[in-house]
Amino acid sequence: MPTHAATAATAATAAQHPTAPSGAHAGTRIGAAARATGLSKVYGEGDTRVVALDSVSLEFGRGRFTAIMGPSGSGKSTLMHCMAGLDTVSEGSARIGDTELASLNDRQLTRLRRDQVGFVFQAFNLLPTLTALENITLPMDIAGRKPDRQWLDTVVATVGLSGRLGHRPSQLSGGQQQRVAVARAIAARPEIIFADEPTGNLDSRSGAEILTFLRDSVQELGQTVVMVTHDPVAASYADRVVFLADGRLIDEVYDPTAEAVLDRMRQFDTDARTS
Ligand SMILES: Nc1ncnc2c1ncn2[C@@H]1O[C@H](COP(=O)(O)OP(=O)(O)OP(=O)(O)O)[C@@H](O)[C@H]1O
Repeated sequence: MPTHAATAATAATAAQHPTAPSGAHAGTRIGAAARATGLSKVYGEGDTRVVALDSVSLEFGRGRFTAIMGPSGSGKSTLMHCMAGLDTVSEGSARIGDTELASLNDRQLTRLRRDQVGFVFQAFNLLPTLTALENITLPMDIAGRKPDRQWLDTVVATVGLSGRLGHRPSQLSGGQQQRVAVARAIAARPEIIFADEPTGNLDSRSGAEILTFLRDSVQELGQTVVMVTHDPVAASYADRVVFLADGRLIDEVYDPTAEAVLDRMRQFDTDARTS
């Protein structure tokens, strides 16, 4: 099985070179923002047993933009949920910074998700009765933290929302609503942002804007972003693309172009059909 032979080698390489190679970005920080080691996730048992993740080891470099790709059911969302502390792991380890998620109780996990993790989902998940600004600062308000005004101004300017802060979600386009969601994720300065198909509900122009903002947040603000996507064009905004198949890490591409990602996906299809 050539695919799985490649898996072990690739996983080892990925673990050893979390931030390699690529040019230096202005905001690049050293080390891993999150790390999976021998991470397995099994759902159900007996006839309904599904191995969603099968001993995945990889690092998400700090100040980097990583895309996770793979066919439907390959384990992308499961990996993201385990790494974000939204789901438990069956075996192995998931860390945010130096924190082993399995070592935390429910309260500690809730606090870690609130303080260290930002989320951007396909559905924008904004509160309709709040203004854009109130939505952006809501997580900090809940945490009892005072937003850093200067940082907030920087984030709002980066995502191009300066003229829209008093608007409610219903008064904003889909692209603008997703910008609010991105600003909300960045504003709290989390250790890592997980974005699950953030452009799935957007037209291609609004999608390109969101991807540009995510990339700017990495390059200019030093943010760490991990994004699940099916779209090779979306993946090309990342510094690195990792590919999952059958719950395993099978390959990765640094400094991807959409063509290179598409080629790789075609190759996996061919391998799967001929193996
Ligand atoms: N809560 C669950 N209970 C049982 N099986 C699950 C659960 N969540 C995911 N799975 C299974 O785990 C496997 C991986 O699912 P996952 O959602 O991570 O894949 P994915 O790559 O994100 O797929 P998609 O691209 O379609 O969203 C699939 O076989 C799925 O059916």
